Amino acid sequence: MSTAQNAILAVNAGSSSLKFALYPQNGTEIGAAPLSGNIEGLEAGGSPLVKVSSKDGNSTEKLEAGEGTPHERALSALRSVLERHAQGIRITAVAHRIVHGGSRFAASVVLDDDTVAYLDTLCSLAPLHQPHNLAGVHAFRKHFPDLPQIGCFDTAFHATLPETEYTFALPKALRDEGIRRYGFHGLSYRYVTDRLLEQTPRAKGRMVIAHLGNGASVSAVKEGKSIATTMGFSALDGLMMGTRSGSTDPGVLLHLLRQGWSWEQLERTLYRESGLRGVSGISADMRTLRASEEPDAKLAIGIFTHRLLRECGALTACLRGLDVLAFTGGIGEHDTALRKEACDALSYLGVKIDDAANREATRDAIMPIHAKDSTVEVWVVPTDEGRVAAQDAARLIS
Ligand SMILES: Nc1ncnc2c1ncn2[C@@H]1O[C@H](COP(=O)(O)OP(=O)(O)O)[C@@H](O)[C@H]1O
Ligand SMILES: CC(=O)OP(=O)(O)O
Ligand SMILES: [Mg+2]
Repeated sequence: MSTAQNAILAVNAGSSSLKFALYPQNGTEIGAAPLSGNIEGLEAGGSPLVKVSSKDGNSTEKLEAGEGTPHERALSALRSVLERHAQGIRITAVAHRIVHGGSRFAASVVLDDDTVAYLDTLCSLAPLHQPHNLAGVHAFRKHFPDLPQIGCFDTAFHATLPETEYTFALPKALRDEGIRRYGFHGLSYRYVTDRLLEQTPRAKGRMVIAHLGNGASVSAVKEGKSIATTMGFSALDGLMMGTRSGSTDPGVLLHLLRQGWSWEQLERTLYRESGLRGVSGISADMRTLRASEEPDAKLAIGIFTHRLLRECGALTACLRGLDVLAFTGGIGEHDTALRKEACDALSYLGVKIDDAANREATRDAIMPIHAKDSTVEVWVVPTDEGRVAAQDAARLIS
């Protein structure tokens, strides 16, 4: 990078990690990030590591012990990374991924005391994310008081959901309190939608996009707009996830409450002790489960795949047909076996993949994997949520 290059710092502060990337900025234009990384192991009792990927290569080092909250210490570590790897760069704004924008934000905003206070009221709707996202915002506002801090919301992309999709069949009094479906992973869906629109004219039609990471959801995107999605009021709905249950009959929760379970117990079980981890009893990490011969590891993968297929069918029905199927997120981008099984099972929709292309598509590049005679295009798209956040920040400060 040349001297005095402007750049936007994109931050994704989660419960156990702080991901960052520095995007060169020229007015409203955003370049490829020459510096990115992850400070992981920030949970209580974790052993924090600072992983950096820069033009000088990759490095991993331990986070030094020190004063302050884990996010403040991670921020100090990030400052030292920036001092070492980003000399001559002027940071113009910090773009924060924030999962919940509630009913107030359908687009990214400049964060101030009032907006942060509102976002704070949404913490119980996304306990795994929102408090940590906001801890990141507080730490950055304290240490960089002169920089604009921008909030970029996972819910915003789903502002186009039709009323019949976002409304629960609940009494009006509850609906009036903002109890509705919001949808999440919106920065990722926007990124994937934009990339596919550049690649294929069929992306203007009916797309099912599966974001399969630690959190997982699937969305139906029609003419570039979200019309249905599997996550709802919270990031707990829909697919099975790493540690989250996904959709569970609310009758189960009522049963447990009657048995004397507290809301804290329920919250911990549903958000942290379920999903791949809960079913397998081994790990929340798909790679570990793939490598295991244990029957419960196979069951966990089986349920994950089954629920994905179920939702793909439901979303295709909402779209009245399918033109493009896309995979993204850590599992969607790398798990060849999952893509193969899912696509074979979706052959009734006209989906047919090219096995060689499917095996090739783990190289961190956007790639089509459908066979020539497939009536549905199938793509693997490495997501970049930070880039969408940085783009919005560039637009807001320009
Ligand atoms: N090669 C791989 N095969 C299967 N799963 C993978 C592979 N690489 C990463 N994953 C899975 O991706 C998931 C993490 O996804 P990611 O999108 O990175 O998470 P996050 O939501 O934290 O950003 C984990 O379950 C991990 O096992
Ligand atoms: C909204 C959500 O589930 O996010 P993540 O996949 O980062 O956990
Ligand atoms: Mg993710």
